Amino acid sequence: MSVVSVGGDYDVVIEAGCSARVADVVGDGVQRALVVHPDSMRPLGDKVTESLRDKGIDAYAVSVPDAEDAKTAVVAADLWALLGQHGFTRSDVVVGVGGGTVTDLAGFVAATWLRGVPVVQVPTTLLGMVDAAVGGKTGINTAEGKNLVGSFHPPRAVLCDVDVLSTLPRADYVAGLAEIIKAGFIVDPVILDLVAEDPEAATRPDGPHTLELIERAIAVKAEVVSQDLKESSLREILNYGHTFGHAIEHVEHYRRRHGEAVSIGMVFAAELACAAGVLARDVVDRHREALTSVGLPTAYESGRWAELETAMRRDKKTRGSLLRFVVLEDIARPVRLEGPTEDQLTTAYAALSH
Ligand SMILES: NC(=O)c1ccc[n+]([C@@H]2O[C@H](COP(=O)([O-])OP(=O)(O)OC[C@H]3O[C@@H](n4cnc5c(N)ncnc54)[C@H](O)[C@@H]3O)[C@@H](O)[C@H]2O)c1
Ligand SMILES: O=C(O)C(=O)C[C@@H](O)[C@H](O)[C@H](O)COP(=O)(O)O
Ligand SMILES: [Zn+2]
Repeated sequence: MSVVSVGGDYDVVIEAGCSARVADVVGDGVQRALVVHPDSMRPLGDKVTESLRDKGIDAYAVSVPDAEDAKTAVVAADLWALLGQHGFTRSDVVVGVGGGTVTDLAGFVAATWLRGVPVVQVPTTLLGMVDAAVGGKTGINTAEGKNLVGSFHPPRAVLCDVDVLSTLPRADYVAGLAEIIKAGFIVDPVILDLVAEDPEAATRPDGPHTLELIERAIAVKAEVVSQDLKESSLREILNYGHTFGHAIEHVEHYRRRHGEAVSIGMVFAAELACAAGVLARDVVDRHREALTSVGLPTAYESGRWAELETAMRRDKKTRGSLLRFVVLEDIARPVRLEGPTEDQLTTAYAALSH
């Protein structure tokens, strides 16, 4: 077992089988629990619910639509209705059992019910474990864009039961590697070395470095969010690749995985930094090598610039009419690039073309 403390406020437990211990981490005085899961994780959702009932807690399991279809105001309202009908108070708890979409939704519902009740996160995807369930960013999408409504609401605990990764489809596992590789580029280059050592092994939950990769990515996230929970400055580095990545997700109506979009977004950010004279070409190449080595996409179709740029303007980092990007000066040296020229932007976009 390993445990990463997030600024001394809560723990992220990484251990095979730890999802059986939810009742031990929900806290004292809990009488009711709402266990939120997608249909794909119904067996685990039911198991967690039973384990809470065994400890005398009135636990209710609720299945939500899969993937981004979970992150809507309609689904959130359905969950608020359940909490109301079952008389949830501020000493009760919401439990998210699923990928990043479910932990984002469960966290948001917990953040907003009675202006905030505790949430325990049980991420079941690689991406959920290394990123989404940690750090307290919660949210849902609106018709206008990704994660436009949300709140900062740190969890009471995060349980990463690495056993459950064995059922995760390979493409979803690989999508999670994008956020791990992101952590490598922005803070911890050892991650990049571990992936480069045996990229095929990195794509398997039973790979020799899987636990170390998970632990290192969580440690990066924990360190950053414990210094800047509300993203007033440092936390923006976790958004590396996301300005363009979220725009891709939006224009494709969420049919592409988040991790895949972030992968392309990181190459865009690297090309942009290169076009702006901030980043050397060999580091841009290193992005393509690392990401393609594990099967992540790095190219994007041409002819969609106008709609992508419109979507990027809704990014939370935008200030007034100024687009702002996280870029690298070098590996592990993230900086802000404010107001890149149209020429730099379109040069970066052209470099992504098939
Ligand atoms: N809050 C944050 O800080 C943060 C960070 C990163 C990403 N995110 C969000 O996370 C979301 C992406 O998360 P994701 O990649 O986990 O996608 P996801 O939640 O859609 O899960 C991917 C797929 O895997 C299935 N699944 C989940 N666990 C499984 C398992 N163990 N076995 C079999 N199938 C399983 C799900 O049903 C789904 O179809 C995006 O909405 C993104 O915006 C949030
Ligand atoms: O935790 C953060 O901060 C991140 O930016 C992590 C990202 O991987 C994640 O996708 C996050 O949800 C993006 O947030 P947003 O504020 O750009 O919507
Ligand atoms: Zn992300």
